[in-house]
Amino acid sequence: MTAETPWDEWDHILKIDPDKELPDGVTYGDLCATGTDAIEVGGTMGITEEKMEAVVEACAEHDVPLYQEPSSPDVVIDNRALEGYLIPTVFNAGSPFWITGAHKEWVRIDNGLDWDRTATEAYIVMNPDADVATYTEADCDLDADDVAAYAEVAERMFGQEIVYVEYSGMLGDEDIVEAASGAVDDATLFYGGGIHDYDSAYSMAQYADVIVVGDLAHDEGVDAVRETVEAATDA
Ligand SMILES: CC(C)=CCC/C(C)=C/CC/C(C)=C/CC/C(C)=C/COP(=O)(O)OP(=O)(O)O
Ligand SMILES: O=P(O)(O)OC[C@@H](O)CO
Ligand SMILES: [Mg+2]
Repeated sequence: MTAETPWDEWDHILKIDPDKELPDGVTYGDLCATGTDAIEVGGTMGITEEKMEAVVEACAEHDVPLYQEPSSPDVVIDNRALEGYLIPTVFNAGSPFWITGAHKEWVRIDNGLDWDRTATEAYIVMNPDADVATYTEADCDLDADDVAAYAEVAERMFGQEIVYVEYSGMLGDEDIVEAASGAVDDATLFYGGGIHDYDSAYSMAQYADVIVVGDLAHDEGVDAVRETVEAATDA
């Protein structure tokens, strides 16, 4: 990456889903100006290169680092406005496709992959009702010690730069996030899912290095997102 591990300095990420609308009167520029440390562009369903490009272009002129988080190899875009690519691997996926298969395909079809701008995210998918759980056939029936063990394996055995406890669509269990936090050393712990106000943001930011806020931006807008930035900074 350009700076070595910029996420070491982050508290808050806003994840924008290119397949979802923004609330009336809200622009991508408004979302970039919420004080978030970075914008991650990604979603599970209905993602195309065109939708990805449109969001990246809309955010490009604003002063916030932009990352793409592709949900499959065919939606990776080549855009200089992107600081980099955060590439998921789902550690508790039911199919090896989401552990090494998609990655092998990406490297096979993409000539001249930009490794300097590519970083790894070890996902542990925890909400069985989320699209991402269905999509990857994830085994979400995990206790705190399972999650901690996955986090340690991700960092120590697979050299993952980021460990991502993903509750997409629901607020997670604090004890689980705390356990993951105790299991990683050098890796940066991301938490995402169900953050909707100051208190929910604070509760997860106590344990996670970085909290990720997604649907709130699409459902509520900028004031609600700003509250979560404030909590992430305070925690
Ligand atoms: C190797 C490459 C380039 C891609 C493969 C990457 C992998 C393993 C993707 C698996 C799925 C995944 C972790 C996608 C990341 C984005 C994500 C989790 C979005 C949030 O998903 P949901 O909230 O469930 O879905 P929607 O909000 O889109 O309904
Ligand atoms: O949309 P929410 O529930 O905020 O989840 C954020 C993010 O972790 C999704 O990948
Ligand atoms: Mg979502």
